[in-house]
Amino acid sequence: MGLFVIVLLVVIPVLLLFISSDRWKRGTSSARIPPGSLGLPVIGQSIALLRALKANKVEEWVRERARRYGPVSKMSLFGKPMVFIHGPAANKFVFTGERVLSNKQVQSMRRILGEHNILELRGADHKRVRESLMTFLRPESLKHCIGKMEEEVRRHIELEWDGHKKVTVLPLMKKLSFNIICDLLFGLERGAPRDDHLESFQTMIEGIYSIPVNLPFTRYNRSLRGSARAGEMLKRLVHNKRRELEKDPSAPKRDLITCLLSKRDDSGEQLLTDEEIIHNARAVMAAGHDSSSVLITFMIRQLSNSPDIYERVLKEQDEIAKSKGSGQLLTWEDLSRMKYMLALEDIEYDGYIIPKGWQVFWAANMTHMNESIFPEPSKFDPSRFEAQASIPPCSFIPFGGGPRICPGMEFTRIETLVTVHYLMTRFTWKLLSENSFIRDPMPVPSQGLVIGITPRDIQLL
Ligand code: HEM
Repeated sequence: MGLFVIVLLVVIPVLLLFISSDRWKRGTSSARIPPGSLGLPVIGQSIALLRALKANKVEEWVRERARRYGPVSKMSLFGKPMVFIHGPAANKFVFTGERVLSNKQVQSMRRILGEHNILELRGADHKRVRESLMTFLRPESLKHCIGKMEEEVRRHIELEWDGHKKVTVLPLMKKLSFNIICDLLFGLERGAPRDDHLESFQTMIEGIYSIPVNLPFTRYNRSLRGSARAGEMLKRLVHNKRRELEKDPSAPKRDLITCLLSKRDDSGEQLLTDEEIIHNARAVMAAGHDSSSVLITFMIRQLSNSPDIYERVLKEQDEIAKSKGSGQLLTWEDLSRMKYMLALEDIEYDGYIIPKGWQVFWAANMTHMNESIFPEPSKFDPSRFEAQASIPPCSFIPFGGGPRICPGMEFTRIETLVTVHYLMTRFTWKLLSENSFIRDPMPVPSQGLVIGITPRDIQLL
């Protein structure tokens, strides 16, 4: 979620901090303030946007603004003036503009995840934390985690799917992604201590985009309390992992926390402080929990709605299942065979001035829905990604790009492929709930996607 939510929510506001490169020129007298209107003072277009979000029409709302004012326009949201941009050039501007633009998270997120979380960091601190996370999240390290991921998926199916005729997919996928993160990233053993924290983390995540009013019974207040409980648990975990590491410094670093604790600077000091480790563990949970569970839930929905594609994916998955002996685990090579799855200064952009201190309202998903780049963009058609070379640069950007590209991309890929492999080879399903979806603020299927399931006869594979 997070940026993750916002990306899926269609927009990413970025606060302009300073300009120091020649690429994005400082304002010149020939450049103009973009067209559009700032609306009423303070309110601007906020109410219209909130209404569109509630009615699940935010995409139409953003498209209408683009149609009326063109690729660059101004507006005002929540008391802040903004420049709205979209399209591949805008994506490139955002991805390569790290020196002239700075991500600025909402206050609620900063308080809930902690001020040292990666989303708040810039420059050398961002690089240090990001490189540390990547030591564990890079493909070569994750290759060794496929077995553990698979164990979690098999166990989840045994407990929550086997013997049931009907399941609600979204809450189950949230539980699964929580367990996968706890196991692989936190190294937290299964059982009561882990289960107790599902609720803390979920409440924490729910308030990340809440109004920051800290009064009893507000969503923000509940979220802060969830974050504090999660922080206490992580503190104890860091303590225990450090003791394990001291006992056997050469043992393989099997989880992200141990991996972060073992990283040293040139003078032999721990590279990330305990506080940084805890804040970033919370950030990783917030980033990886809802995003992956919503992705897998939507895949199940899309596959139900597209029988032809379902058949092709199933054939591929059955072939992989057939090639494995009973009880044999999936490998990196198996996953590779699953092809079918899937301003402190004024700056000038496209002839317009983005004045110092304004925010950039970036609609990444407008590019994904652009018919001239992706014909019939709403159609579920994984084959459109087969010829990667034909996709123009900066056009397919679900995981962002540039120095802040999602570090959890490979983790998500493995989690999704392993889960979908097991669900497809073990069950057939049909939709029982409405086929629509709402935004909360992440897009989620109405009623959590209720499906009827029938076990497949795996002997016949
Ligand atoms: C469907 C799944 C996911 C999607 C669509 C997604 C999307 C994104 C996007 C678009 C960004 C970049 C935001 C920006 O440009 O500022 C991002 C950043 C990030 N993601 Fe993901 N993500 C997903 C899963 C995950 C997972 C599973 C993890 C953790 C294991 C994760 C961890 C992060 C972190 C820590 C950042 C911040 C990176 C930084 O600021 O340098 N994400 N994600």
